[in-house]
Amino acid sequence: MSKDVVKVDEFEALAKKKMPKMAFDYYASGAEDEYTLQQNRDAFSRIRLRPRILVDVSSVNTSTTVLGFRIAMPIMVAPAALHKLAHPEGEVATARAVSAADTIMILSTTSSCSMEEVAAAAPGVRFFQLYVYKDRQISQHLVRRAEDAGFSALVLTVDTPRLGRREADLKNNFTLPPHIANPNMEAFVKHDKKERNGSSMLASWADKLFDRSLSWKDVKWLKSITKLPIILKGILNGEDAILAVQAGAAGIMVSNHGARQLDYVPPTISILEEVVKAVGGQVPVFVDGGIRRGTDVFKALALGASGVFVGRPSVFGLAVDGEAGVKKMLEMLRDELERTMTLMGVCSVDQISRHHVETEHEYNNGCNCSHHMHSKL
Ligand SMILES: Cc1cc2nc3c(=O)[nH]c(=O)nc-3n(C[C@H](O)[C@H](O)[C@H](O)COP(=O)(O)O)c2cc1C
Ligand SMILES: CC(C)CC(=O)C(=O)O
Repeated sequence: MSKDVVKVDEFEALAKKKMPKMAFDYYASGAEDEYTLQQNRDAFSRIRLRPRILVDVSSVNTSTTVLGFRIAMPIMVAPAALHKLAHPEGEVATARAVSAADTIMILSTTSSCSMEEVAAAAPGVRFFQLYVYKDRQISQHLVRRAEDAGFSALVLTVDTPRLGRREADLKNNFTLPPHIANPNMEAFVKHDKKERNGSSMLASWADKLFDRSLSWKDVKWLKSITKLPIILKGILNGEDAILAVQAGAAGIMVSNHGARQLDYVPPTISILEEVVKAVGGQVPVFVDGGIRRGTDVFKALALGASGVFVGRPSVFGLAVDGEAGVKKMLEMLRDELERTMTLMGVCSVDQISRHHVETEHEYNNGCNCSHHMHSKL
């Protein structure tokens, strides 16, 4: 149970005790050497905070607006496949918890509850994450269903022409338990164990279905078939961010897919500012990867993010205590953010600025940038 949990990170160890090894490893692991997985966390610890004092912080408000939707905090839930591996209620339980926390959930194409079930689970704003399939009619059909089910935006994942090499899944011979399915795709996906070619079941599934030819012109195609705003998830540099804006993206998610795709890409927090500068305020920039603390959220916002997403904490919270676990995880992050803001001397999310953080380069070398006054002794 999550009653005694005092920080988000603890959910992982508790989930490990509760979950079958194959499922836990699928959630927890990253690609290859897991260099980026470690860096996603470490990079946050290299950023320091610069609090301001004697600010009246008797009233601190964590609420914000994302794509026009008012939510209680700039902390949202990233898409993760197959929540039923964590808990029998799957994404329905997650959706209820996210609704209670008054924030936004992105539902994965590869969810284990159908999008209609999730839409009916609880009120609230939800986005739908899209993998584009070789058969475009399948994708078009998914988009229609997402629109009809009341999803408010599409999140196009652009870092997965095929799956990264997750060696834990290979060792475990990852296979979907027979009682878990992917109902968004029911008509199209056959879980055929014979077709695995030595990879995990999910890798061969992605090989078979995902469209590796996906390119910028397809963002235009997606825009032509829907009126929903489109966020591009998986952007890792300023050049691609500029192209994303030119292609008509309504938002950008700086993401390395929780270090599950290409190993040795930079930790997301270290490139957020490059992307924010390239975008120049034309569209909101979001970030995910390794966010486990209210201070991490604060740092991301100080470096220009309009909001953050958490992946593993949601599924680990769900594994430990179902809906209550996810709710507790989100509450802890919100409380930590509020406390951080209070101790930093800011009363609202829009007061969080670049002056409030310093990077390793800045505190080691001093800097002559306009946002810091310090000199190096
Ligand atoms: C178990 C698991 C499944 C995931 N499934 C998807 C998915 O279906 N679609 C997607 O775009 N990203 C997926 N992701 C990536 C997350 O959306 C997110 O980018 C990542 O988990 C953020 O890093 P964090 O786990 O350190 O918070 C998945 C991540 C995990 C851990
Ligand atoms: C089924 C997979 C494509 C889901 C995914 O994106 C992941 O495991 O990271």
